[in-house]
Amino acid sequence: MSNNFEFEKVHESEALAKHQVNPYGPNPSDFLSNVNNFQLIDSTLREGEQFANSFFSTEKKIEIAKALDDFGVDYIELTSPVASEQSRKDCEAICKLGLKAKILTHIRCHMDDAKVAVETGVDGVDVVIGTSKFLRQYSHGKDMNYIAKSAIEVIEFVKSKGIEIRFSSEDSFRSDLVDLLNIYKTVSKIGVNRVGIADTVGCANPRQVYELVRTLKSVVNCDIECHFHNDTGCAIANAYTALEAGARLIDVCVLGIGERNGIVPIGGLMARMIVAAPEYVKSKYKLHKIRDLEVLVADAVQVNIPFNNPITGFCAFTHKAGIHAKAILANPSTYEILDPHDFGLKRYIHFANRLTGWNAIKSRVDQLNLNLTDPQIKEVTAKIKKMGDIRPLNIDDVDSIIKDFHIEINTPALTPRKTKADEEPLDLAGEPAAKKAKKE
Ligand SMILES: CC(=O)SCCNC(=O)CCNC(=O)[C@H](O)C(C)(C)COP(=O)(O)OP(=O)(O)OC[C@H]1O[C@@H](n2cnc3c(N)ncnc32)[C@H](O)[C@@H]1OP(=O)(O)O
Ligand SMILES: O=C(O)CCC(=O)C(=O)O
Ligand SMILES: [Zn+2]
Repeated sequence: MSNNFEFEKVHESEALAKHQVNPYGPNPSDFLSNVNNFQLIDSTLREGEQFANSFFSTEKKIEIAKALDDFGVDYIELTSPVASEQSRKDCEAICKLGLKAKILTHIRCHMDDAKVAVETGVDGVDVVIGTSKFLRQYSHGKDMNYIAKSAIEVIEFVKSKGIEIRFSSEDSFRSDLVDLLNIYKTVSKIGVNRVGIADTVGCANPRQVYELVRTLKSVVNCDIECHFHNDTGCAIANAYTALEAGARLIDVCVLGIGERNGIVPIGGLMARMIVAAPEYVKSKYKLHKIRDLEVLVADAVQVNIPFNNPITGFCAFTHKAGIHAKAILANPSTYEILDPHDFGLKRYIHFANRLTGWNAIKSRVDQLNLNLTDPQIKEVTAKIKKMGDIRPLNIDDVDSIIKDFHIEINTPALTPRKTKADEEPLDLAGEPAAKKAKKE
């Protein structure tokens, strides 16, 4: 049973965004920033397929691809066509859907993979190869010269097919900076559409991201894409900082699913970006579809939407403590940076508990269309708190207490209670304020 009531009131964030300089937006003097001009590469059907629970049938992949396209992502990245025969067929099937989003596939830096990829019908190929000492030793075993040579061969081949090409270094943040800049300079000269950096193990912090992106920006003349894992909880912050430093594209997944605990979640990033760039975000993405998108993917991989998820967590727009409820009722922006209506959602006041206050109860009394004076509302609030001290309450408990109280005060025969003390205002503990003051 519920213990909330819906509460509708116009949010002020929109008005503020229009009339004031946005304090959460890019610094106007920051010429590198792409906070107002970023793109999303959704990798739910590539990185997300690497999530422990994932198995996407062809039909499910198509359903997810269509939903992502409808939401407005710029690119959809698909699993390598060399991963399996069905992966290749699914890639071809999604390419044939004629979506607005560009379709990419993700391959190793190897001609065998590239030859298969260019035949699938994709708009672009994302090539990756590890550059850190870990990956050079324990994954592919190749040195930087070999990496540069094979990168040039693959890039030129993909370009010759008229297909977009992105080159990325895996584990960029544990790679040697000189090695990195050299390889990026090389691929930029040949003319890639994008270069990517990847925090493959989730080790980077925002300051390191800012430094690396800014440095990289000075050596390449193409867009920069970033891929952040969330092992240490920095994925969204790193993505935001990357945009501030001049990166243009962020890899995201629905609910952030991916290897281990995944990457930047699309919903969480949207929460961050709508605060920083409200007009851009609202005009580009169908934010009211986030919930459906998350439900679709959560069902497909059999997980719940986390309770504390930005935007769609079950209590993301629920206010409980009396002090919060009072201010929210007066102006939601007092305790909300996001407006639930931007996402097709509603806010709630959780008033069926002992932390409630008379302002929240007054609002409920109004919703129930009952007439009580402020002192009476304070009195019934005290009763609710008393009950809330004994056990958890639900909305019906509170409504019954309010309705019984209302009947009681409107049926004097039932209640010989009209003494002087009864008419005095009560404090929140339910005692007449004057009497209590005397005792003290
Ligand atoms: C950080 C990331 O998420 S990167 C993307 C990860 N995505 C995937 O792995 C896609 C799914 N993977 C697969 O289906 C398989 O791993 C395949 C088809 C790609 C390769 O399968 P297999 O040939 O059986 O090799 P296996 O997976 O055991 O090992 C990886 C091979 O790729 C090589 N390799 C790894 N990374 C790269 C790279 N970026 N570029 C070129 N070769 C690479 C390794 O040297 C190794 O080759 P070897 O064992 O033949 O010397
Ligand atoms: O291709 C990329 O940029 C990223 C690959 C990847 O998933 C990772 O490094 O975590
Ligand atoms: Zn990854």
